[in-house]
Amino acid sequence: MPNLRIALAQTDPRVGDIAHNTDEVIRWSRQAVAAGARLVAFPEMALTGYPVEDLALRTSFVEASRAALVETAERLAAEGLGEVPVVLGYLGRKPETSSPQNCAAVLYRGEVALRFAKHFLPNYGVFDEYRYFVPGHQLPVLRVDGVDVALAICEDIWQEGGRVRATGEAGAGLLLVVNGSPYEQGKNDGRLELVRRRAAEAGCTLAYLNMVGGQDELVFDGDTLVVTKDGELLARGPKFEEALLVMDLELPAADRQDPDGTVYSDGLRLVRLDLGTAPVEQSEPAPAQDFPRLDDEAEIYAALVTGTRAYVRKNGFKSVLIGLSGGIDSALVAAIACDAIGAENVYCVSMPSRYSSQHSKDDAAELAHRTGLNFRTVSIAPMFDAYMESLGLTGLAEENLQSRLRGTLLMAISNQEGHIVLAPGNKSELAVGYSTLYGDSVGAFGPIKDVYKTLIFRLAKWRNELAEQRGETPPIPENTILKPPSAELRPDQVDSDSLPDYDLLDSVLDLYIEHDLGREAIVAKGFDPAVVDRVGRLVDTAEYKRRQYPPGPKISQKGFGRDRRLPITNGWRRG
Ligand SMILES: Nc1ncnc2c1ncn2[C@@H]1O[C@H](COP(=O)(O)OP(=O)(O)OC[C@H]2O[C@@H]([n+]3cccc(C(=O)O)c3)[C@H](O)[C@@H]2O)[C@@H](O)[C@H]1O
Ligand SMILES: Nc1ncnc2c1ncn2[C@@H]1O[C@H](COP(=O)(O)OP(=O)(O)OP(=O)(O)O)[C@@H](O)[C@H]1O
Ligand SMILES: NC(=O)CC[C@H](N)C(=O)O
Repeated sequence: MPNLRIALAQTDPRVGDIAHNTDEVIRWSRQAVAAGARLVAFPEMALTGYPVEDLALRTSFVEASRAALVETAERLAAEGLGEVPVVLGYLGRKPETSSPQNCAAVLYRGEVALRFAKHFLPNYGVFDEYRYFVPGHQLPVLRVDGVDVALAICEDIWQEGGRVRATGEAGAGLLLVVNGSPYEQGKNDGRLELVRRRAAEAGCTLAYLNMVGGQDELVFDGDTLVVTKDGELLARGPKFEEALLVMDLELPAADRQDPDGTVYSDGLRLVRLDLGTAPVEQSEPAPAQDFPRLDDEAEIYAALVTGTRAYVRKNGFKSVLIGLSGGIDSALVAAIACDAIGAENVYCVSMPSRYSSQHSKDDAAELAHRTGLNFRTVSIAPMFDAYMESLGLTGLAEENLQSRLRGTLLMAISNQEGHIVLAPGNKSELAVGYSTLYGDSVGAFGPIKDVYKTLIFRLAKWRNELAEQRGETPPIPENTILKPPSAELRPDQVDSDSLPDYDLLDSVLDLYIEHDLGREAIVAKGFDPAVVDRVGRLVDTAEYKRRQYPPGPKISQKGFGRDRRLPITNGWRRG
C-alpha cells in the first residue's frame, strides 16, 4: 500500500481579510512541505473566511476571492512549494451563470488545477446557504502518489448519499472533507460518530478537517479527525487551537480508470486530476501528535474564551470594559475576558448605588485583586439623586434607572478610553426578559448570552478548580458563587422574588427553547402548569429584548439569534 503523508492545517481564517488569509495559507504550506507533506489541505472557504454571509452576493468580493486563488497558486510555486498539491476552500461562482458557490480548489505547480463546489448546502439552524449558493454536481478525485483522493466540503457528509456514496462507487482510497463546522455542546461526539459512519459508507479512510476561531456568534472548535473505514481513529486535532496535523496514511493504490465525466449516484460527475506522481519513501515517519481531550466544562469555557477573544481582536480592540457587581454573571465574564485577552487589558467598574450591599462591593474588589485586572469605583448615587429630583420615579422605573445609569456610564468610559463593553446577560435572563433595556443589556458582545444560569455556576466552580489544580489563585471569590443572585435594585431584592428558582426555570427553558416542546408536553413531564404558563409567557413576550441584545458566542444547539427566529410582534400564546 502506498504511503501518503498528508498535512491538515486547522487554521483560523478572518472573514473578508483575503490578504491575511492568503499569507496564512503560504505560511502553513511552507511548514507542511518542510514536514514532508505530499498533500496539504485548508478548511472550507479558508481564503475568504466562513461564513461570509451577504458578502457572497457582492461581485467584487467573489472576484477578489477568485483572483486571490490564482495568486495563491502562483505564490506557492514562486516559493518552491508548487510541487505539493494544496486543497483550499474559497468563494467562487458557477461559470455558466455567475451564481456564487462555496468552492474548493486544488492548487498545483502555480495553477488552479481543479475547482469544485459544495454539493449539499446546509439550510437549517444558523445556516442559510441556499440564500447564497448554488450546488456543485461533480465528484472531484485527485490522484496523488498513486492514491485516489476524493474531495468534499462539510455538509456533503452530513446528508445521505451524495459525494460519500459516489466516493465508494469511484473506489477512492481517501475521502478528504474540508469544513467550517461550528461548535455546539456535545457536537464532537456526534461528529466522530458521523465521520465513522461515512468512512464505512465510502469504504475508505476519511480525513475531516475543521477550522478554529470565532466569527461573530459562531465558534469553530477544530477537532479535526482521521478515521479508517473500519472506524479506527488514526488522528485527532486539538480543540479551539490552530495546528498542523501531519500524518502518514497507508492507503490502497489507485486501480480505477473511470473516465472523466463518469456519472455516479445523485448525478455526480467524475472530474479527475492525475498528478502522475509516484509514492515517496519518507526517511522518517511523521512524528505522532497527541492533543488532550477536554471535559464538558473545559470545552464550553474554551468556546466562550475563543469566541470573546476572536470578536474583540478581529474587530480591532485591545481592551474590554465590564460593570463588575460582585455577582456571578459579571464575575464569570471578567474571568473569561482575562483568559481571552489578559487581565491587563480588562477594565472593570464597580458602580454602587444606595442598595448595593457591602459584600457586593467587596466581592467585586476581591475579584479584581485575585485576577489583577484594572479596577475602579464610580458611585451612581449623585446621578441617581439628580434624576430622582427631576422626575420623582418609583417602582420599576426607579429600579431600571439605576441599571441605565450604569449602562450610560459604561458607554461613556468606552467612548473616552476606547474599550469595548462586554454585556453580562445570561441565557436564562435573556429568555425571560430579566434585564433592563439600554441598562445592563448595553454592550457590544455578550460572552455568556448562550449560557443558562445553572451552567454559569458550574463554569465558575470549574474555572476556580482549574486554577487550584494549576497552583494559581482562583479568579472568582467563593462568596460570589455561594450567595443568592440579586440585582440589588431595591432593598433586600433577590432574583427568586420574581423568577422561579434557577434549577426549575432552566429545566422548563430547556424543554421550551432547546427542545421546542409545547405547553402540554412540558406539563406532562410533571411541571406545575402555572410555572410552565408563566415561563412560556415571559419567553414569548421578551423577543423584542433579545433582538436588541448584542451578539455572543453560540454554544448550545439553539442560541438566540439565527437558530431561533421568532416574530417580535406575535399573537400566538399557546407554546
Ligand atoms: N414588544 C415590544 N417591543 C418593543 N418594546 C417593548 C415591547 N414591549 C415592551 N416594550 C418596551 O420595553 C420597555 C420595558 O423594558 P425595560 O425598560 O427593560 O423594563 P422591564 O422589562 O419592564 O423591567 C426590567 C426587568 O428586568 C429585571 N432586571 C433588571 C435589571 C437587572 C436584572 C438582573 O438581575 O439581571 C433584572 C427587573 O427586575 C425587571 O423585572 C418599555 O419601554 C416598553 O415600552
Ligand atoms: N454595583 C454595580 N457595579 C457595577 N456593575 C453593576 C452593579 N450592579 C449591576 N451591575 C452591572 O449590571 C449587570 C446586571 O447585574 P445585576 O446585579 O442586576 O444582576 P445579575 O444578572 O445577577 O448579574 P451579576 O451576577 O453580575 O450581578 C451586572 O452583571 C453588572 O455588569
Ligand atoms: N459548513 C457547513 O456545511 C456546516 C454544516 C454541518 N452540518 C456542520 O454543522 O458541521
